[in-house]
Amino acid sequence: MKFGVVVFPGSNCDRDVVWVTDGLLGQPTRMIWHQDTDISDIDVMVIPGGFSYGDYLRCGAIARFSPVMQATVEHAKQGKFVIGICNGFQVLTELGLLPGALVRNRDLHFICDRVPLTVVNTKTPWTASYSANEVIMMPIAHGEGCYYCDENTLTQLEANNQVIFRYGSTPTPHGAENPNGSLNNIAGICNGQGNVLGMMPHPERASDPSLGQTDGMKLFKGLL
Ligand SMILES: N[C@@H](CCC(=O)O)C(=O)O
Repeated sequence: MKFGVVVFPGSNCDRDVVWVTDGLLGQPTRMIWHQDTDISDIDVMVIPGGFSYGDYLRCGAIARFSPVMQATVEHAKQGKFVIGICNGFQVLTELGLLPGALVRNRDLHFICDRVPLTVVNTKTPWTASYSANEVIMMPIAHGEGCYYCDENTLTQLEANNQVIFRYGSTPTPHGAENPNGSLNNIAGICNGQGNVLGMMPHPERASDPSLGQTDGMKLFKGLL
């Protein structure tokens, strides 16, 4: 499985992902500058966290126009894997590869914390290694992480089991532990086909045992 990790001006989690996919998992991994367009050798495109283009206008609003993102749309259309983590999730919603938007956190503060998540759909290639409704811990770090979409979209996401991770230690959509005000406690969703995943928590920061958290590793391992 070959991983491609996009690098925008302002990305800051790109090397963390490379450390997991290459350093810990030994998978071929290539860093891809945002102006590159040939990604034909890549199986899994990773849009990493950070502050692409300084988060100007809105997080992800400028990055979505990068040449590599147009190539990523084609990659996704072929049914290949795309994952957006944190800023990457924001870019994927701006791009329209995932529905909805990430808006300012409920309390209007940047949140840097470690939170419980429930894996609510394990029937995806991303989450096949987790057990149903498994509660895991992952770091979050964002200012615009409140997931929002219109009512129809929300109904569809729930009906199609496209909600993959929820904040809190219960699979119910309205559990009490919701750090940022996301609708239905949504922390991660996939597209209709299941090959595109976006999530605000950082699995790459919860993969190396030396960091004391490894709940994110199953997500990367599940793809292999
Ligand atoms: N820049 C984004 C996300 C940060 C990250 O990807 O770690 C925000 O503050 O919402």
